Amino acid sequence: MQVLVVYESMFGNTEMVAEAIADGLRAGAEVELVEVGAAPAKLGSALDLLVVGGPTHAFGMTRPSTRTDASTKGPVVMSPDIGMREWIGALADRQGRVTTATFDTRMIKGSRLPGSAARGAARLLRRRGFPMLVPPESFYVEGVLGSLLDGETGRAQRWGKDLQSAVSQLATSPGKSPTAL
Ligand SMILES: Cc1cc2nc3c(=O)[nH]c(=O)nc-3n(C[C@H](O)[C@H](O)[C@H](O)COP(=O)(O)O)c2cc1C
Repeated sequence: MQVLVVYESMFGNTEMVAEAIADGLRAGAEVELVEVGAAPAKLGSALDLLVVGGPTHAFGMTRPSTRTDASTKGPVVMSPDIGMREWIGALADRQGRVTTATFDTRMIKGSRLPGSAARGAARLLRRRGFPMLVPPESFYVEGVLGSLLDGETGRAQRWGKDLQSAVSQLATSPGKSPTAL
């Protein structure tokens, strides 16, 4: 099973989540983990699962303006030039058997703010013909710069393991199709 995990991260929190997801997936898959600026423009024909994730900015996926705003709030460690919105936008429509899953990081301050980059990414991918294996998932940070709430990397690892099991089940039950969200 081949999996590509593409992540975007301003301050490093989504990167940590992506690494944990990749760890979970590695239980039964060959996993490539890449930052969105280095992600391939074309997906390999043997790819089984594409996992895409990034931070939630202004209730959705980042934009050039929100990334510029982020750079005024703290040291940006990566992804200043391209985000998952631009990367997905430049992808060719789905080919082959690849299915997808999306995740994001979001803030939790008393109550959960609405809006999710993962839901936005899922909508964009669906428009390009990519089916979703599971609903979009969010992982939580304490504030704009982080850090991740206790237990979130463990939850991300388990989510990765569950994704791997779900793809395996698809392969053994060809009649079962991924969810159309
Ligand atoms: C410009 C900007 C806008 C943001 N808007 C939201 C938002 O609408 N909802 C939310 O939950 N978090 C919001 N956040 C917090 C980010 O989700 C948080 O910085 C991110 O999860 C950290 O991940 P990273 O270290 O990978 O960039 C915003 C952060 C920035 C810098």
